[in-house]
Amino acid sequence: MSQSLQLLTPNPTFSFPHHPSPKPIFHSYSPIISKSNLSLRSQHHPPPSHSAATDLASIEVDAVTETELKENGFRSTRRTKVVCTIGPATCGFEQLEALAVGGMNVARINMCHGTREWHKMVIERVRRLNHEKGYAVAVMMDTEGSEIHMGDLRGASSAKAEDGEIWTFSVRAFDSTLPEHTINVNYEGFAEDVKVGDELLLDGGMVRFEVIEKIGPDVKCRCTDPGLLLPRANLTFWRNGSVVREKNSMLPTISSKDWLDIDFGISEGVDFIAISFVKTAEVINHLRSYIEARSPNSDVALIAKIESIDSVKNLEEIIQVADGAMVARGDLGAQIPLEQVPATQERIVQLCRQLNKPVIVASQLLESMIEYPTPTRAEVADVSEAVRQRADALMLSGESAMGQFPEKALTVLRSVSLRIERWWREQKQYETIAQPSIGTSHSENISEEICNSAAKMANILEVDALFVFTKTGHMASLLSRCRPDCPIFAFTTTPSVRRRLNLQWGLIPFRLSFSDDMETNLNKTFSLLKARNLIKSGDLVIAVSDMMQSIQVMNVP
Ligand SMILES: Nc1ncnc2c1ncn2[C@@H]1O[C@H](COP(=O)(O)OP(=O)(O)O)[C@@H](O)[C@H]1O
Ligand SMILES: C=C(OP(=O)(O)O)C(=O)O
Ligand SMILES: [K+]
Ligand SMILES: [Mg+2]
Repeated sequence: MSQSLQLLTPNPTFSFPHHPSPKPIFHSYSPIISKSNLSLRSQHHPPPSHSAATDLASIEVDAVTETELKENGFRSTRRTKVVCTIGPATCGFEQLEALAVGGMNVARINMCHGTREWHKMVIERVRRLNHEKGYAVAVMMDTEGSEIHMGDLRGASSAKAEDGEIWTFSVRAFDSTLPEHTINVNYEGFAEDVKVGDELLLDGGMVRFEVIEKIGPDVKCRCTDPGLLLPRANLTFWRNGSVVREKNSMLPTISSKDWLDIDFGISEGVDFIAISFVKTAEVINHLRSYIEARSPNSDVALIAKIESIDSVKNLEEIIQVADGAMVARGDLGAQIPLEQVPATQERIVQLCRQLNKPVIVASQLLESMIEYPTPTRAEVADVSEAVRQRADALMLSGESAMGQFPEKALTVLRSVSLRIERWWREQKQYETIAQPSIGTSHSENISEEICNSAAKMANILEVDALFVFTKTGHMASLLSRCRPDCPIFAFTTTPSVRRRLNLQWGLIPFRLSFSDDMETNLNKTFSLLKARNLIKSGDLVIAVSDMMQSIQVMNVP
């Protein structure tokens, strides 16, 4: 038995095309909702017309989600997603599988490090894992970007800079061995541009030096804040309390190496490209046109990394055109005063939510776990705050790429997220902040209102799950944006959409072939999910879809 609110449209079977193409516009609003076709009605579902057994293979959900749902029920599934950077500590097939088992939603490869062959191998392993074990782990490629950074350490994994030591930063080309206390800089004009008295910040300020002397291509510096230097760490220089950025702003956001990496990413079919050091919306538009021209059928989402002063200044226009954003606090903390990072994070998270773009909070979440098996209390508080802000996803960097405890770090993110999410539900802290309307056509506005209402009803009626049948993922993200109290089962026909939805808050993406007929879809879904013990008779569900603009409330038969 179900109750449904149907908003009948002139074309009830349209589906949303993929962003950013324009959505169909309905010319008149008034005939869409009238007294006669805005109805709350009860209906009796016929028994499922086909045997569940024959269709069992046609619903795809990963083993971890399945176990989580069976063991703990809908309420306790994790809503906050996790991105893990893959590196030497986690690139083996078993290690990747352990991360997937631990709840990794997206595997990130950072093009700053490793060779293309290495990245190709990682992508293939993730794909194999998905294929063989039913996961939907998405792959994110993160560009190097053309900011200034130090060279590698000729094989050494790190070097320690002690207080007061004199180090040489040089643009010279050295052969295989670097002289002691010497660091290569990738930017030709470096020796000319720095001045005696400038402060050099490495790795987002983790290690600091003061420039004391310039000798041709060599710059002698004294270490003022000791620490561990990591290969290819980023480098900024500061003068009179602010970052010197004229030079950086002349470098292209996407370097020639980045373009080759992007070609590589497209041909490997990565799900997300994260663009480092975005400064303007234009660079995202440019990249999008490039990808569309080069590979019209590719389904790759563009994530703008907010990590420079310019990106903070142009935040809204950048997020408008991107498919998502990353609060890349590592570099951000080297470009704006550290004490401004928390407020900037909160602003980015809120803005992304308003504009319906997934947002990732990244860098140093559990930094101490690179070396130690337990996090600091302060790190746990930082993770909690990101979860409390309802960011879509948290990201591990060094903790999973080269740390000693990648799986433990993932466990901490998972348990802290679950705890904060539960606390927040127990407090009945529903998200009451009304989100602004973002639709640009009647049909978009209707979809938005349907999702807002469905989420609100789900909270008030305390339903067990929201179901959304979506071809492009758009309706699923509109529901996720409401941050409802129950999980959202997102059914989609395309594997790439399923992987993409894996980055978004509260969505449990399933792959399922379905038709434009909601009645049939619901019956099929219920019988498939019941056969796998993922739902049971009596569970209360609200279903929406982007084929038919309706809200249906029903108990699972
Ligand atoms: N593909 C890789 N190969 C080797 N080391 C890597 C790789 N990816 C990441 N790392 C290591 O993990 C650290 C943290 O990763 P990440 O935060 O992505 O990079 P970065 O520190 O350059 O911003 C890096 O500094 C590097 O030491
Ligand atoms: C995520 C970041 O970028 P990357 O690790 O590529 O420097 C960051 O700077 O925080
Ligand atoms: K990068
Ligand atoms: Mg960065």
